[in-house]
Amino acid sequence: MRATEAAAIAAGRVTGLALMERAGAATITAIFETWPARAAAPGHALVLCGPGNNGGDGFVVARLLAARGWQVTVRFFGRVETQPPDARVNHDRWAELGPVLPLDPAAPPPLSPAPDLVIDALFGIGLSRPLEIFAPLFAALGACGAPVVAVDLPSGREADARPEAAAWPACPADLIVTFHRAKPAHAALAPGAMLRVMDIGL
Ligand SMILES: NC(=O)C1=CN([C@@H]2O[C@H](COP(=O)(O)OP(=O)(O)OC[C@H]3O[C@@H](n4cnc5c(N)ncnc54)[C@H](O)[C@@H]3O)[C@@H](O)[C@H]2O)[C@@H](O)CC1
Ligand SMILES: [K+]
Repeated sequence: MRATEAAAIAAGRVTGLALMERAGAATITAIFETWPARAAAPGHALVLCGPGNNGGDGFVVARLLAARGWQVTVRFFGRVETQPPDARVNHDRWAELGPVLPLDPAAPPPLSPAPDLVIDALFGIGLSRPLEIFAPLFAALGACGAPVVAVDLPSGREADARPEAAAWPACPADLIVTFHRAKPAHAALAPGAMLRVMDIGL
């Protein structure tokens, strides 16, 4: 996936920022195709954004949900100073619309009343080690009853599905929206999660 994206960007066919916007838009499409009733009834969405480009996708999704009338709460685990450029641009675009609240994985945010939708844009294919500190947040999300949408991968899942990563703590997911091609991890994911592979023009 990285090689495909890099080749497309290097060939000048597309920019990373354009790919990120398409990923965010594709996530919205997948959500409202999965739950059509929600498309007509905006509610409250909790969007969790991580430090990298997966988080960047999340800032795009937040902005697009707000544009459709959703009440959106964005919580960010990361630092703007270390965000990759495309993610920073989308952080800033969201920040013009609403606050960016902090996320402490050890102290889950208020989840009652439960949001109508949770977007897991914490980590994607860049996860490199287990997310032990996120276990309390993942447990709280699993218990709150809200549908959880994983951007690209449920956070905590290792894209190449290395055997030792199977036991890593991972975010619950009702719908997984991935881009271009399914990754090895998607085949091994929690049963019951719906998977949508969306085209982002690669
Ligand atoms: N142009 C692009 O590269 C595109 C990337 N896309 C998105 O970008 C994602 C990949 O982005 P990145 O490569 O930035 O990676 P991620 O956003 O998956 O996360 C990487 C960040 O998390 C940190 N990290 C990794 N493991 C951690 C741990 N256990 N605890 C704390 N921090 C940890 C890394 O230091 C890095 O800062 C994809 O999954 C996809 O969602 C899409 O927007 C499509 C376009
Ligand atoms: K994710």
